[in-house]
Amino acid sequence: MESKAKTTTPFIDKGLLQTTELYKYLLETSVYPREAESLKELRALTLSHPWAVMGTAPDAAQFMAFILKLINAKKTIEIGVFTGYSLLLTALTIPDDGKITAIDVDRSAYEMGLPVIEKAGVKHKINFIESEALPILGQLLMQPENRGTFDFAFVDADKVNYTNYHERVLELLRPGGVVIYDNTLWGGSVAMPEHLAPVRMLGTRSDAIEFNNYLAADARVQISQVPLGDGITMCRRL
Ligand SMILES: C[S@@+](CC[C@H](N)C(=O)[O-])C[C@H]1O[C@@H](n2cnc3c(N)ncnc32)[C@H](O)[C@@H]1O
Ligand SMILES: O=c1cc(-c2ccc(O)cc2)oc2c(O)c(O)ccc12
Repeated sequence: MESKAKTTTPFIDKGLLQTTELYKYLLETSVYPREAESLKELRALTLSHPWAVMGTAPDAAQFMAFILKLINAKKTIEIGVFTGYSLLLTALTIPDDGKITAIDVDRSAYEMGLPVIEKAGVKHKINFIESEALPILGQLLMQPENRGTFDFAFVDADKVNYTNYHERVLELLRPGGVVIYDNTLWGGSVAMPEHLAPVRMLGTRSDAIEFNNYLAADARVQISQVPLGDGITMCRRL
């Protein structure tokens, strides 16, 4: 049924972001002028990290802040912190008594951005946990007071585990709560024939394709895949 619809529905190409210039325009017109100074500072600092490319794209992050405000998010969880761009953005956006459980296996990258987070006066909202994410999610779920209580989650870690994260995060979210997944278009490779996709992208490409299909079939959530940054997918728990 699903695949029949895919092959028989006429395709009208209305894609907009077709050039680097257009992306630059979007960033320079609507994102950078509204980006907090502390976020600019963190982004600049991260450029000296060998994995700087992993930082969340500022346009996707700006959209995330929009959603955080829209749903009045107060209790959130982040899987994949790196130097803390999305973490700082969340901390700046939620109320002063809001709380973020932030998980990453790499404390050193978090510590690189920490002085900026401290200077911004939002560290008190953050509980950073240096760990693999799956066992921590398991521990959180063992405490009944956590189930169905989180307003928001951001998942931006090992793509191979996104399905595992989704199953656990859904149990942590309240009905109406939102989880956003980063990199769901993985540099556009999800829509490339396998033989044309760069070899280094193939592993995560298949993880992303599998995950996108999984979300599309998940009746527990409302979804929207948005072509900002590297592609983000928003899911609202029904
Ligand atoms: C793409 S980066 C996160 C970027 C971050 N959201 C930002 O705004 O800069 C991915 C992070 O996930 C972490 N990571 C990878 N596998 C993980 C796992 N199994 N559990 C927890 N963290 C993991 C990495 O250490 C890395 O810092
Ligand atoms: O180039 C990357 C790599 C990752 C990545 C690889 C392996 C992991 O266990 C976690 C993350 O993530 C990225 C990312 O989130 C991004 O926005 C751009 C590039 C990369």
